[in-house]
Amino acid sequence: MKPDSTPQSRAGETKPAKTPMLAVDGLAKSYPNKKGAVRAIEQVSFTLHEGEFVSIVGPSGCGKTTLLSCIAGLLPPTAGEVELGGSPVTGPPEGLSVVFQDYSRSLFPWLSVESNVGLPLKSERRPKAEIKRDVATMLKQVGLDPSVASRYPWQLSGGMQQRVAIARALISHPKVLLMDEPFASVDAQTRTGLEDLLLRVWEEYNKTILFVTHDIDEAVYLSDRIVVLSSSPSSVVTELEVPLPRPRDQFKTKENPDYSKIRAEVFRLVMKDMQAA
Ligand SMILES: Nc1ncnc2c1ncn2[C@@H]1O[C@H](COP(=O)(O)OP(=O)(O)OP(=O)(O)O)[C@@H](O)[C@H]1O
Repeated sequence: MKPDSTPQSRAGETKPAKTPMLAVDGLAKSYPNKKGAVRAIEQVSFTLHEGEFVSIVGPSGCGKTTLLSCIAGLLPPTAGEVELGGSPVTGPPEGLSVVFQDYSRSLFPWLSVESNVGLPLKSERRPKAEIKRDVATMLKQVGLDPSVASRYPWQLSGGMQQRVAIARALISHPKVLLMDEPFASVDAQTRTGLEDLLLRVWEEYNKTILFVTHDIDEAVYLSDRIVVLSSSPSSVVTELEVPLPRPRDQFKTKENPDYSKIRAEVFRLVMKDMQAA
């Protein structure tokens, strides 16, 4: 992947070229069934640049999870290509971590929090003392008390389990984080705390994040850009920039009149497509 051509700002000065990090090109996926095939997604193309936070929204059942699974190399696409840092994705790639909505898919219930978070480093055969140290640092980063290390996932609240899942996703320092509705199963108050935690680690570690959500408010609050998908078989309806100032703040950002305008526009696009389907 070559850097995009260097854009000119309105004032005429030259901005640095953006480096493509994740490129999705003409992705399609059909599932075989008795009648032939269910077309889940078709012709989905978009690019994430280094350090961007991009959300995907779309009508229920439009193929968001299918898309993310293909991007993560967990599901072979029927057509199209995914490139991570310039290399084609043909299976689960290094440099990419996934956080699911369902913590039981991210965390092993029979392993302690410390073992769960340290697992990616163990598979790299790193020394035990180093793993212990890195796990402790990462737990602190996601706002968990060190005493949590010896506990098991099922002994923690949903919000704490998602913090553990985020710690585990970050510990191997992936270039890209894919998140499939990670906060959909927690209560509203926990959710806002997790959103702010995610924004903090995204900024601190300069990650590139692709975030799938049903929640338009959440997408607008978090993202630099929103990719709106059509109903299944989904394609990209449009991509909307979210030029709200950062750092974001649950009160100030949501009181900004531009927040309401962008939110209404995304809602209109999703509803329009649902009515047309
Ligand atoms: N394993 C499968 N076999 C057959 N069809 C499938 C399979 N997985 C998904 N589908 C179909 O593909 C389409 C997209 O499903 P997918 O779960 O990717 O959408 P989604 O947008 O993530 O859904 P939701 O809004 O419920 O989270 C749906 O029509 C679904 O029924």
